[in-house]
Amino acid sequence: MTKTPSAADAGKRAAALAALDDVQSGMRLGLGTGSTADWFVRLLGEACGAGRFRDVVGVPTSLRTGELAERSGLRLTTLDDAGWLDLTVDGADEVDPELNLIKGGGGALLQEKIVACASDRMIVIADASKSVDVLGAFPLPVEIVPFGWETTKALVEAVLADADVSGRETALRLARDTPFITDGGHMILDLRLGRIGAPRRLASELVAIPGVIDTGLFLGVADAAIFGREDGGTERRDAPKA
Ligand SMILES: O=C[C@H](O)[C@H](O)[C@H](O)COP(=O)(O)O
Repeated sequence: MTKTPSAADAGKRAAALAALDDVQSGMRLGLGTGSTADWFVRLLGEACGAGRFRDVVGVPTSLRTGELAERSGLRLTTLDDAGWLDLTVDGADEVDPELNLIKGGGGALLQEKIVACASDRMIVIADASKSVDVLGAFPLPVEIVPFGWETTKALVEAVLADADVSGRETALRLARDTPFITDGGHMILDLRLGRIGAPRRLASELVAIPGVIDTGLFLGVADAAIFGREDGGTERRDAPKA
């Protein structure tokens, strides 16, 4: 039984429900992470249980999503066993008009990006508040290797000194006063940038730092976004043609 949404997450549920229209029997699905992706996993589990879809298999992007998917009755596999996916459905922290994204608020950005980029299509589901004109108000997560992390942080700050951004504060993400560790055993730096004027340049300069694994900038990855409103309505946007 799906839990009843509060007014605050009714938009997330509406977007997740609408994304079920993109699912077909037999699909190999990437399952995102976060409160919005959780709605999709629960609703997908219910839809499969009710016989709407047959032979759907999911690849979870985090331990958390994997556990929820199992509890929801979904059949799971690994990305390596699936090889390639038909569709990934995932949330986002910010979505710009070209459907460039900031992701990683929940710390799952690396596995989310690997899975999304191994899919024919990626659909973002989000409540309407995630739609922004310019990326950057949400702190940009950057996944880094624990070894030498303070040196990596200094190199990130050196990149930011010349970047087209309006803030430059960096912080190691903590969980109960100790460094937050991702499912892959890495740390996260959160960059408070305010506004990211040139996301492609910033992403390439950050990933050129040896201790940086990836950033939460998903540029040109999403094919469509579904924004849900509290009243249950949705708006769908397709990415501009390349
Ligand atoms: O690492 C977490 C993911 O990128 C989430 O998809 C993102 O933070 C959005 O989460 P939520 O749906 O909870 O707002």
